[in-house]
Amino acid sequence: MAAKAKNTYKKESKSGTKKKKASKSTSLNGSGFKKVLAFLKDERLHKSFGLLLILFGLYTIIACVSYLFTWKYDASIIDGESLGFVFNGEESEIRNWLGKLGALTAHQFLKVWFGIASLFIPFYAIIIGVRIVFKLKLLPLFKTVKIGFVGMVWLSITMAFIFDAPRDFMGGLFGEQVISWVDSAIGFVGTLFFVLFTGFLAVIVLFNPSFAFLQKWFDKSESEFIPEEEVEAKNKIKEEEIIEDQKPVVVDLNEEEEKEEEEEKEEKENENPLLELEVEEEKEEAKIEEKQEEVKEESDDDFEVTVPEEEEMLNDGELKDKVKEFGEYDPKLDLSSYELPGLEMLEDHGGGQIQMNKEELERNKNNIIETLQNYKIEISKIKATIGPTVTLYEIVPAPGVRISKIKNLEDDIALSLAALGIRIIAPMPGKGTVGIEVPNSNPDIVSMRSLIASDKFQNNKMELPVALGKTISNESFVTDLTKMPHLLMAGATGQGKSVGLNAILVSILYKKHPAQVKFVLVDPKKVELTLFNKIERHFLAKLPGDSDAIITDTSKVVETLNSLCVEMDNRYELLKDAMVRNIKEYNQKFINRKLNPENGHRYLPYIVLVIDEFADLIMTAGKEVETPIARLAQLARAIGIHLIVATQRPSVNVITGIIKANFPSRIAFRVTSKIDSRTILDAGGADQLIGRGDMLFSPGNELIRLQCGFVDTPEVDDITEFIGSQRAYPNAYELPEPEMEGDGSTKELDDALDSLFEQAADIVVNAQAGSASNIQRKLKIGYNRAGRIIDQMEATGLIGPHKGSKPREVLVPDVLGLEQFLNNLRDKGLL
Ligand SMILES: Nc1ncnc2c1ncn2[C@@H]1O[C@H](COP(=O)(O)OP(=O)(O)OP(=O)(O)O)[C@@H](O)[C@H]1O
Repeated sequence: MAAKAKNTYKKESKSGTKKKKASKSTSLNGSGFKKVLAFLKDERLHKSFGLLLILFGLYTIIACVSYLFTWKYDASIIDGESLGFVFNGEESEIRNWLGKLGALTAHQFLKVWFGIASLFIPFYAIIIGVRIVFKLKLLPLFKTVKIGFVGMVWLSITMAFIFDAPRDFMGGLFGEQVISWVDSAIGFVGTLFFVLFTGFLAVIVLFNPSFAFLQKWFDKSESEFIPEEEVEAKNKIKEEEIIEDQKPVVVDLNEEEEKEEEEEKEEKENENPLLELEVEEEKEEAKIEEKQEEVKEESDDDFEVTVPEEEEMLNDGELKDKVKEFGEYDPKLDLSSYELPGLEMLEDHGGGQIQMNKEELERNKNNIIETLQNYKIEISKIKATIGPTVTLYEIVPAPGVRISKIKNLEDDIALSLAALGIRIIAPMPGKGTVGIEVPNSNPDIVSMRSLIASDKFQNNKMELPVALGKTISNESFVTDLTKMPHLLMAGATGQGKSVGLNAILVSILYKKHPAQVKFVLVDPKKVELTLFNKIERHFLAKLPGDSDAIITDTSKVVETLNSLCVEMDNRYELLKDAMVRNIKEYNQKFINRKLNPENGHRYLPYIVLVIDEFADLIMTAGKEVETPIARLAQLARAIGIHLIVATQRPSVNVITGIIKANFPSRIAFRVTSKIDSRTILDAGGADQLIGRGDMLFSPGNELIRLQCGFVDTPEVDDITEFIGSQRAYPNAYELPEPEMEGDGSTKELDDALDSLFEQAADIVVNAQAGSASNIQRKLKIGYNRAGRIIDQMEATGLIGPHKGSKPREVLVPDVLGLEQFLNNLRDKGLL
């Protein structure tokens, strides 16, 4: 019977109309409890409580400050009094600015408790109050309590040590008692040491400071080892500036009761899973210990049982000692003082808070339900998730409704909502619902600042983290460029491509040291990426002998791409030589000093090639750019070259099959037609976007709608200015010379030798390395000419053939030999 009744109740509560009857049948106790729960959850109660805390904090602080001036008059009157004294209605000579209550409160805090250190309590009350009322996180709560509490105890003791009576309100009764107790035990000097020691202990426990600088003082001879903290690029973003993602605002548009149940469920789910894990680990450890003890107890004298001890692990300090012993290579050492840009260079464009317009939500919901009902489609549930630019309405159709029927109503729903860019996702992957995305009437701008400050961006272990934007549930979306591994971006003009490119570049600049990544920037429009010129000697790579680091000329693009192909081949040679599979392993090996720089090994920075206006390039250079791009895209992921290619026109003659096949990650901003959307994403949808940074990201197999982070030109200007003003490398990162036709085989000498041949030969023999870039630098000539001279040297037999990453072998050992060699050439009439 009971089960049956329960069943009926369940059904009725779902059907909504009969819910009142059902609630009557539930026990009084249950509803009473719910009321109390609802009261406790009421936001007004929270706000009132918060306000009370702020008031208490301010009142106490003012009372205490006043006490510092008026204690002479008040202390004797108030001493030993209780609350009754405050409300006895009699006149008194109290001078505290806040009257008797103020004097009593201050007396309690300052004299009886911890002295002026007690002020931490009202201060903390204000922080909590502000957090509750204004939702403002002034300081991290837990950390502040920890530091505040320890600080309060220590300050109370120290103040009591410094100030004797009658100013004993500086340390409070607590401090006074501790000091008199310690003093009686170990005397004055002992107490002084006690105070200093406890202060030192508190600093160590709370902040765990590094004493590496001491080590450096004492240990100058071992200058090779510099602890990691010191050479890390300094991140200026403080812990308290990092913001956790706002929880997605999900509104269940069904009845309220269901909402409450779900909230409770969510709360349970949200309980920290890590905590559970830790508890489980502790339990397991305890079990193992128990077992070991049991075995020991059970064993008698002649039967010895040995339980093998766990293998000893090195702790952090010991590991560092090991590194110290061998000396780790640090790629950042050249620019060890480099500082990452700070958050203040980025602006807050939007409010950062989603504005939920209840009327709009309700109106849209009703319109959706009505439109569907007009076509005889019943739905059993509807809920909304509010994102920065669009709101996702998820509906669960009644059983028997065909999904394709809803999909076909896209235009009708758009009409009924009178909104552009409705996108229907039927079904939502992995959710069993149908999604209808409706643009918000007041879209919010997602500032790059909020993305950079997000916990997801700051605390990740990605190689090249890129904060692209915010998802429909308002979560920051951060992804790793090395995992993409190449990115194709398309979108009609003015829809946010350039901003998107800047967002990607800025993300990397906010996380990486100049030693770790280099950019090759191709900008046929000549205006979009010019700001990055300022960071040429920090972050840009260019062809040897080129004056501009940002490539705007198509012919130069071909050379650069070919040069990158050479760099790729060189890097593969290095990887092969080091017997590793990718750049990460290679660099790790190099850092651990397992690779010899004399064999051509070096720390390899990631290279990010950015091409804006790809269509323009394909139109002018065609196959010449397509082939190296396809080659790089196919092969370059393992050696750390990643491509980002942006285009306005995603037509098939620009994004050819071969390019498309090698760019699994794609971003589509708004495009003008469904065909364009198909070309870029292999699916429709990009034509339904609303522009201004609204985009679809496809990392390969799914489509994620994002609102791209917005970073304005002045912000990029500030960031590049900040980086550019820091100490830099002498030159931009030099790419290898592009391969000349016929390179690698013995050359025929068809021209007369270059007029600079003798000087170049001198340089090569002196350096005992046949490198064109060296000749170029020393003789100040272009790479074409230097390349030609190298060819001539090979043809005349001065140097050996091309050997991948290693410099060519010089076949003449010294200056004397060179003199002879040149004489020979003169005899042959070549010089
Ligand atoms: N993420 C964004 N959030 C808000 N507004 C944006 C966003 N991205 C772009 N916009 C707006 O759109 C304008 C055009 O953007 P952008 O210059 O990036 O377009 P584009 O696609 O590069 O155009 P073109 O191809 O002509 O260079 C910007 O000036 C800005 O006002």
